[in-house]
Amino acid sequence: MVEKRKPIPVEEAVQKVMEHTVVHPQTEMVSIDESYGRFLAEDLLASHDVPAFDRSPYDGFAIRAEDTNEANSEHPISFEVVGEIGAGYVFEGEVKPFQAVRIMTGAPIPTDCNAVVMLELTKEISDKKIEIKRAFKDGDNISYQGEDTKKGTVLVEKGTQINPGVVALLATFGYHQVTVAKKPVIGVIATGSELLDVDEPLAPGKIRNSNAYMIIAQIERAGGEALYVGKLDDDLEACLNATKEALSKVDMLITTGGVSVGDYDYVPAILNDLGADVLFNKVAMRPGSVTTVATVGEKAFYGLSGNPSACYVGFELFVRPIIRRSLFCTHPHLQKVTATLGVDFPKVNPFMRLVRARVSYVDGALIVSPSGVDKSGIVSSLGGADCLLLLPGGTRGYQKGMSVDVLLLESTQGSEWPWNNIVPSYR
Ligand SMILES: Nc1nc2c(c(=O)[nH]1)N[C@H]1C(S)=C(S)[C@@H](COP(=O)(O)OP(=O)(O)OC[C@H]3O[C@@H](n4cnc5c(N)ncnc54)[C@H](O)[C@@H]3O)O[C@H]1N2
Ligand code: MOO
Ligand SMILES: [Mg+2]
Repeated sequence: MVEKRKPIPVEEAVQKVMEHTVVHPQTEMVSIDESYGRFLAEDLLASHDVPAFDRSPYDGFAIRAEDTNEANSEHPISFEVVGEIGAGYVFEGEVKPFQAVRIMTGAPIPTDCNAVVMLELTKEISDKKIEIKRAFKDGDNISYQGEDTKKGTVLVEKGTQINPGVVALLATFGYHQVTVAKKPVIGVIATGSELLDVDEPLAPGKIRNSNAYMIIAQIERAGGEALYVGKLDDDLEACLNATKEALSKVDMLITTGGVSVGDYDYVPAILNDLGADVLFNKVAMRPGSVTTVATVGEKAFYGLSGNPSACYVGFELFVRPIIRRSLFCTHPHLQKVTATLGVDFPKVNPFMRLVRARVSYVDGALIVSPSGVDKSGIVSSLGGADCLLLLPGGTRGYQKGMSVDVLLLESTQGSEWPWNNIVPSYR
């Protein structure tokens, strides 16, 4: 007798995973050179004012503004040039009335000066003499200490992924070592006697193992570290041993294939033998309905489908948020946005569909269309997918022009909890 499984709604499945599986966040120090793409384990604080001193935003002359009070085009005022400074140097001398210091962008304002006149607004009579034809006010063209940011300001919050802008801030404040979240280690096992290595030629009945490489890339995109255990034939003993050994080395374990009800689908037997707590083994979604998640002691076990699209979707829904949460992210799920359906989708399904799709901007509107054929065993639609189009199950199809919810695969922003109010369709 084939085991009868009871499907649970997608949001309930995600909730169960979030409640029952934990990878405790850990931290480590890395050099700034290796920080790009990592997740901050502490708020990034401004350790000093920026700028740290009043400076010139222009190439020009630093003056005392009050000396220009009488200046106009008929009555230019002469200034004696008493020094010059480029960025990186400090003018130590005194600047008296009707004296000026030639100053370059980024150089500190001399103590006695309170305005800068751009080179273009001065007339150079000689090396030592300039004329100014208009009045300036105290503070004109001065970039003041702290106007960019003040010491103590939280500039980037813990849990943020380090992008090039964050790297600039780390460097600005002298953080040559950064405390980041340690990447959780996720084991990957591919199962199936049909699987060939990528470098092997095709043979009758065989296919290349694409899922393992896909999952490794998904783990890295989510911010984790993959430990590829290998591909195994459909052999219960071998799969069980490999699973036990892998579980001892990783924070969580993913297997692909063998989760359904077929003769060589050994994941249910393996979980039984391990005494695992199965959170669910059927989700009301397409693809990925057979996705199985269990806990073995403290560790999460993900039995993802062998079908490539189902495997892909199962990862993004159930593994990604756990990885992101272990990286201190407060928005661990894929970011949900609303888009306009670009094509008709007449096929009806009682389960929620997660269609591999692509978003584009057309005349300012976000349009979403499938990136290929919508079947669980399809691999070709994955290459062009940058989102998952959510079509809740029901008895009616969807038409072009309807508003739909979309989960963005590449957005770094994420969602806190995207699974409430997913509206079936709304114009
Ligand atoms: N009688 C039923 N049959 C099936 C059911 C069902 O409910 N009753 N569910 C179907 C659904 S839905 C899915 S999804 C698949 C799930 O299959 P498994 O997770 O058991 O995976 P396998 O049987 O091992 O393989 C399925 C398919 O995927 C290919 N595959 C496997 N591993 C890889 C890999 N690493 N890279 C690329 N492709 C892979 C494999 O060759 C098969 O074609 O079950 C349905 N059947
Ligand atoms: O789990 Mo299967 O991928 O629903 O099609
Ligand atoms: Mg199977």
